[in-house]
Amino acid sequence: MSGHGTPIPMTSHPCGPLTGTAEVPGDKSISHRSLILGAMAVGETKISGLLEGEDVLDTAKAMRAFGAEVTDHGNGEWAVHGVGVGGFAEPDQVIDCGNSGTGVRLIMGAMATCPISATFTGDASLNKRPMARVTDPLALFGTQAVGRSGGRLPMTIVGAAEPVPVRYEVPVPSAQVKSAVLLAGLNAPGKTVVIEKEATRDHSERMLAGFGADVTVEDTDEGRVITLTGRPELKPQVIAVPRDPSSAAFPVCAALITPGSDVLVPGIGLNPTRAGLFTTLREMGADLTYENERIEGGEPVADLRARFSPDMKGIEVPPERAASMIDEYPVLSVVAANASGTTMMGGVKELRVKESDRIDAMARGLRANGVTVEEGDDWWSVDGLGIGRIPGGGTCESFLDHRIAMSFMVMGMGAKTPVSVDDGGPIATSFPIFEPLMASLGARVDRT
Ligand SMILES: O=C(O)C1=C[C@@H](OP(=O)(O)O)[C@@H](O)[C@H](O)C1
Ligand SMILES: C=C(OP(=O)(O)O)C(=O)O
Repeated sequence: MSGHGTPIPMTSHPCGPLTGTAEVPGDKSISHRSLILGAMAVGETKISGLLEGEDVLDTAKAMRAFGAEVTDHGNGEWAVHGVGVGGFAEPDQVIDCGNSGTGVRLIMGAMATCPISATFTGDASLNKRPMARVTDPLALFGTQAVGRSGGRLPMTIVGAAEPVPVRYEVPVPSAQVKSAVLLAGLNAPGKTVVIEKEATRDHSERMLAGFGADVTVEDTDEGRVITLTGRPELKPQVIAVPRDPSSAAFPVCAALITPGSDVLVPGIGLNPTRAGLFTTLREMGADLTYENERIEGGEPVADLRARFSPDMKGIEVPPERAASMIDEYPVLSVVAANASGTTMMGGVKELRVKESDRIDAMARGLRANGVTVEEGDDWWSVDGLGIGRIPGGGTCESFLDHRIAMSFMVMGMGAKTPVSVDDGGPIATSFPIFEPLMASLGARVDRT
């Protein structure tokens, strides 16, 4: 959906203290999975706190097209009446996943072992992203895929009529690839095994177990070995989606760099496979505390309290932490520019195949606002100028990427002069209340 509209230029002005409570929306990864697994269960799954951003709404629409009944009861309360594993109907329209890599890749996996075909497309950003990383392992089940050159969307997937279970070692650190294979494995008789060398977010494993699938996870010398027994009857669930740590990153980082700030971000999912940014910020010297730590719906949750942190220092971010903070590097680079010394971020090649090439997009915008950035194929570094010392005054391209747009809006809050983006429209894919929420804390973000 994003990328089809008129660009929405935005400007973020240097501002005074950010204070108050930031109730960020539900977790995007868990929201997609709630709808997809709900559609594959028998009976009605009830979801509260669903992220109502464009990416997830596109997945809801897709689940309807595959035959599930998806009802919006208002206020983040949704119900999904599922058709059972293997029960997807053939859609009679092209499935448009908008801007969402997670949506398209997980849905391709979920339908890949059903005897149906479906054609997928997306916006100008999604149609550039690599899909072979998903269609290669799906071919092992007997699934066929025909897309544009380079394995790009639009693409038609012909589901395997007689799927066989697979054993697959994921060659890139990607929860989307892992999850696509597991979802396909649901309708393959026998045991599907997925091996990942580096742990990536494990929401699929946790939620599959919650829905009653037989799934085991073992840490071995080979890596994490996930074994799923196919053809279960998934039981409908009652799911309370925790708030998204990747969205929390924006008010948290804005508070750290804005003098006098003290912001509470309640109820944030702190699954260790997602919390790498907060560990990194604390290592840099951020005044960031976890309050009221608890378990909700099987996921660790806490209230985050972020206070202005004038003495943060650049660090070398351990490459092995990359998967646990992969979506947070853009906003981390903004904090790094407000720290003293250099921040080195390595092992981050995956950033080049997100909604944009995120190293390139951030490097351009940081440089346009007076920050020095160096980059290589799978690393980049940012030279910190110290708090309040970013000149600002530049206009950054967001390249249809919500995280790039929001990161530059955060940068403007702590810069000497305003920072603009050419298009803040994509923010609605993951954080539709970003502008009113940041305004309620005291930020000044205008549509220009
Ligand atoms: O599985 C998921 O929900 C996601 C996995 C990550 O992508 P990759 O699996 O491509 O790393 C992440 O960047 C994306 O925002 C959400
Ligand atoms: C990479 C992201 O999403 P997706 O891959 O689902 O488009 C993101 O939200 O930062």
